[in-house]
Amino acid sequence: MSLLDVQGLGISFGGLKAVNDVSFKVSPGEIVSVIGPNGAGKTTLFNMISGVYQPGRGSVSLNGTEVTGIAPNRLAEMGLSRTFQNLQIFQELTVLDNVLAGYHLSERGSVWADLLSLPGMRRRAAEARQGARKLLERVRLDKAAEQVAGNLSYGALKRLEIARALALNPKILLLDEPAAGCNAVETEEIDHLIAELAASGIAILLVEHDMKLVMRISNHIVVLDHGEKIAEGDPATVSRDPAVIAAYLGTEEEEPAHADG
Ligand SMILES: Nc1ncnc2c1ncn2[C@@H]1O[C@H](COP(=O)(O)OP(=O)(O)OP(=O)(O)O)[C@@H](O)[C@H]1O
Repeated sequence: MSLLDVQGLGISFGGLKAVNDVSFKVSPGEIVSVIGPNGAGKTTLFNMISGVYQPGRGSVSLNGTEVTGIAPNRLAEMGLSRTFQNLQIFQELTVLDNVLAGYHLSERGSVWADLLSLPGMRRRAAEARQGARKLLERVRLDKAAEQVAGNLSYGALKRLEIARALALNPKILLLDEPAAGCNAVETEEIDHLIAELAASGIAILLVEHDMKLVMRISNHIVVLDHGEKIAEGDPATVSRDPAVIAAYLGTEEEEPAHADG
């Protein structure tokens, strides 16, 4: 059984079918990328899968349970976490506290309330701090734990955003342009991190404009154009697909790189 099963998903804004009848599946440990020219519907699709938008049509199932339109914090508790294109980092908090904020997204109160209340709560807060430090090790930010997040490089902030999304121990992670704005070295760090997360069994659903990154790390690629799925398959198949090449040639964007080139 697939971990994520998207069936016939669609939504319209006014008369515009932003996403129309899109279906695909993601298995544990698999890296699936959604690509397509600007305005193809990638972010809208992500927003429907992660509960930010209520789909107009179709269904989303997580581990066999239908979760269509369920609120993002509830989905996070059920094992689906996401990052956003625009960083959702608290710049003035420390790196560690930003990850702790991820633990408390789905709970009432805050870590500060926990620290000041009952012993059981205090123990829970201590466990959360320990967990947060482990996550920072995983994204190679453990040495920066006590730094103010605003002082981090852009690539480090992107990894911090991923650490935050990992706080609730997701089974599937949706990454919206994790390498956007990153230089070549930072992109490579993100590349390694995504591969490591997938190797640990987490399913990855990725929207990314960096075609070299997509072609390098994806097991499966879903291509959207004008809201429709026009192709899907492994990187080599997709990069040779005439419909995909035509969709990219019609735009200013980088063409899909050939997976074997
Ligand atoms: N909230 C909204 N209201 C109206 N139209 C919207 C809304 N969100 C997206 N759209 C439209 O839906 C279409 C798909 O947009 P979307 O942002 O999902 O594309 P995208 O593939 O993520 O593009 P990009 O690569 O530029 O991020 C576009 O025509 C966009 O203008």
